[in-house]
Amino acid sequence: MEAIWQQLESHRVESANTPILSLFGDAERFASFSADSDDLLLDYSKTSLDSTALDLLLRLANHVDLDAKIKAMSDGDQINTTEGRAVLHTALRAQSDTPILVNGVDVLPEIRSIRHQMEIFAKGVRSGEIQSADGGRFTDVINIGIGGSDLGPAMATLALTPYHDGPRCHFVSNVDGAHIHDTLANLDPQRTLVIVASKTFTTIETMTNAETALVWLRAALGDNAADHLAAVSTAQDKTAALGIAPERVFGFEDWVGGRYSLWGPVGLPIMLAVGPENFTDFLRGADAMDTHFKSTPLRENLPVLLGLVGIWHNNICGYGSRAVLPYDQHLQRLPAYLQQLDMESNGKRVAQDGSALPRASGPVVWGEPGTNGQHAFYQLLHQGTKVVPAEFLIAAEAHESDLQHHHNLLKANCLAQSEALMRGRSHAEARDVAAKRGFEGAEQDRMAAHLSFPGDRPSITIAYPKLTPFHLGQIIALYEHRVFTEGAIWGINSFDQWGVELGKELAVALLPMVEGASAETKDGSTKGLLSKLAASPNQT
Ligand SMILES: O=P(O)(O)OC[C@H]1O[C@H](O)[C@H](O)[C@@H](O)[C@@H]1O
Repeated sequence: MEAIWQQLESHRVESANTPILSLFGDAERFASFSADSDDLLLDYSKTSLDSTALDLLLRLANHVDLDAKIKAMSDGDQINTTEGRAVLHTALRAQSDTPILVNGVDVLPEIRSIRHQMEIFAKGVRSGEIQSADGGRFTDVINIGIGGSDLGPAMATLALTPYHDGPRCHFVSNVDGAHIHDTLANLDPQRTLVIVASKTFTTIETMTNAETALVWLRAALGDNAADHLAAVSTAQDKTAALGIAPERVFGFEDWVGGRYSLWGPVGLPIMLAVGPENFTDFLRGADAMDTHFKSTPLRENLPVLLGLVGIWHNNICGYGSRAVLPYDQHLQRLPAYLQQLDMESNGKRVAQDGSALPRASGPVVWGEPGTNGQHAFYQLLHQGTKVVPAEFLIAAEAHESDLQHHHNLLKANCLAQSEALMRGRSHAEARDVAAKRGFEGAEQDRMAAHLSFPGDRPSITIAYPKLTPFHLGQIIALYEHRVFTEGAIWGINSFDQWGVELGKELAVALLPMVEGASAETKDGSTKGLLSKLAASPNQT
């Protein structure tokens, strides 16, 4: 395996002087360095990958036996070795009836029966058959959850805005009281359904927000507050303590990771907003990507290619971050969602066997929708000293068909950015620009330094017909499997998250100190900050 890494590094050195733009001397470059699955296109031709690099990267994938690893995940093997769990979010969206066994038991009947329970509930709330305590309709839903119990449903509900015909959905995650306070301030408890979503039902933020919401409901509804509650959890024994009726609890199993959970009961807000049929289409899209991932040769396999491009940029080119830039306002929360998916999965420093990793693992993922980002941080993308591979997402067709001009401008901007990143502007061209702006002589040269763009900056583009539930499902599953591919090549466990524990433990120990107990055991900075942050009795 080391030999392949070394060959990749040598190839990078040898090809360093070949600009990306020059690779288009090959008229077939776009066709050869793009791939398609069910109308979802991945264009990775505007990167420095050539066929030698791609062949070597595919050898890496074969060396770690990626095919077998994909099969192990889909078959329900315990691939999350530090938590002793299978990883079966794919089962939540499986469309076929082929049994998927965990400890010898087919999990599909249970998954489908809970989905049926969700559908009955969602239909009831949407039609008004399931009523609020005063016999009226639920017009609003608050999902209280955090991390995977928030980001997925919040991102997807927003992404499917054009399909909303159910109650309005609100998401409260932060333990900062401002979040729940500001949300409740605009809602009527008589019309509001509260879903408490937590895989473990122990997460302090969610439990605290749930208690506050309960107080708010009880103040208006008294003992009838339970009519306005539902829960989503793997810990069904804990939900009763909040007074949630068992038939309003939607369970799932520990083989669904939090950040992979929106396909099951955690997706209840999505189903309430857009209805069970659209939710099924969303699952179908993800399942189509699963089938593609399992059965397509690696060379044409979208998640594999996306993962290999990531490895090339991160490990071989040394680019430590990637920017996710959806030219799709409805995908506004995709970068935040992908931050958890990618960085919580692959932000690891040891391999499965506990040995230190010899090279970088997951990159920093960040981003904002285009065109907004163009007027903010793209300056750095084009002329900064750091190279950040960009990932553009764009639909052929918008939902707002009466605003075609907007969508044309959006597309033109998206394509202009990837072209500008690749093409750049030479010093000579920049001098011409300076001349046109009225600069002369030495001033022309000085200005040309500022007006030139180095170019040769890589990007990929993911293009889809329209942001339908199906294509949204495909896109999310594409990213999930990209994370899987990269994690498999690094040899890490992408399905645990021990790195979030220490801060939680320290917060528990710090709470009494925030409330006035002695902080003597703490370091100077923590003591100093505790003192600065102590609430002043005469605060205005
Ligand atoms: O769904 P919950 O059990 O409340 O967990 C919510 C979140 O909290 C944790 O800190 C994990 O880092 C996340 O992976 C998880 O999604």
